[in-house]
Amino acid sequence: MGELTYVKSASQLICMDGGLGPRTGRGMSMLGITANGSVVIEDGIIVFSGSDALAEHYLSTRQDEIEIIDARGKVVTPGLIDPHTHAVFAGSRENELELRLQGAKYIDILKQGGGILNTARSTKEASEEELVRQSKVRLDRFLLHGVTTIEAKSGYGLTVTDELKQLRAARALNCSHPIDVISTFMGAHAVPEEYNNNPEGYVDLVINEMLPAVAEHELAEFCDVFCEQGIFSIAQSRRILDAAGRLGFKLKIHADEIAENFGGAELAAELGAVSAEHLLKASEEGIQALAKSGTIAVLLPGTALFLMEQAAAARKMIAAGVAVALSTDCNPGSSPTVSMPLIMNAACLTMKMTPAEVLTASTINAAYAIGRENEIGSIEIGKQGDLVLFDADNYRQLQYYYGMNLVHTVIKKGQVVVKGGVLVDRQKPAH
Ligand SMILES: N=CN[C@@H](CCC(=O)O)C(=O)O
Ligand SMILES: [Zn+2]
Repeated sequence: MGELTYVKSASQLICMDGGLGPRTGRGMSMLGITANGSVVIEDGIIVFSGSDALAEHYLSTRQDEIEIIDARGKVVTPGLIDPHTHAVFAGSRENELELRLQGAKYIDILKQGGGILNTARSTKEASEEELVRQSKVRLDRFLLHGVTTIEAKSGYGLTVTDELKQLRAARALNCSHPIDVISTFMGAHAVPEEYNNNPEGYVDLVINEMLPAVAEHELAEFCDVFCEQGIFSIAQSRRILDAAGRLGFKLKIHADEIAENFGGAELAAELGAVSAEHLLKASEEGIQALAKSGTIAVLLPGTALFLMEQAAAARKMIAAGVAVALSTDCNPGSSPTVSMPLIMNAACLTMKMTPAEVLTASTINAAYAIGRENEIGSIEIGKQGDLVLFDADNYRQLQYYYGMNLVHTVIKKGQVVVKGGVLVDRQKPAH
């Protein structure tokens, strides 16, 4: 006999089913809504989803012990997925906000040894245990905002030893915390100061030492590069990502965040990257190329807001047939937040995405962006029982009320991990 969790009588059950592949165009608005809906989870896996009446019939055939969760007056969605974070780091950089308010540019702060290099120093100084401790606080807060899976990048180590330490910390969190953490190696996040006169030497280090070590210890699934004017050129990014591809890593690119017409989106399409991320300054050609290659655009409207920049052209991308996903970009410099609900608000208000598109971008398309489309991102039989119950009558209210955390209950693999907006102390549910 299994362990059953029965979520019943949701005002709206948002299943996100309908269609194969990342959702594009009008497909981004197909939510698969059931009024008065129920979900049954057995041993962490969804075994039923549909109307209350059909659920009662389904359960009448079962003799198991059932934990009933009343979802009356709630909207139930798949667990939110954050496909682009730098959530494993030590320290903070609130001083940079004030510098930027006085006119300093994000990239100039980095050039002067601050920014990413500042966090690299504090991350290096922290022990692995301390890194896990500080990052766990962040993961707890993600959970309170309805996020049940995140991607997390390295890139605050910038030496072989420290990159491995950061990735081991991510793995420790994945093993101990209810949130699933998907790791990305991003040694090419910034050129450390000791390589200022020899950036090519740092690229060699990434290719010849870091990538093989990460592969050997199976510490990451993806490889990402900060492909940007003055950081890693198109040629350097191509070299690193080619080498990563040969070692079996799936590819992501920080593309077209700051400089116009840099060609990051085009490179992502050329290399068949799973995703191109940021894209504030992506060119028309770059957008068309992403549509053609099926590369997912991971958009980060919180970063645009926090850097006081124009957000990405989401409407143009959706019209061109690009699959769009959303993310917090959680990091200490350009987006110190864990709030996917806030990012979802920002996507509506600054990129004119509709509430339905926003939900698709934060669930099923986000699952595709981290290669987890068969496990999570929709409420379908056979998928993981990851759900969020929002205090809302209908899904449109999730974007209408903004800056409010409407998350009431979070269920991870069938276990209640947040109840009444408060964390429930749980061990990691079994895989
Ligand atoms: N742009 C590069 N990386 C991060 C910022 C990291 C940091 O500032 O610490 C981003 O995606 O915004
Ligand atoms: Zn980033």
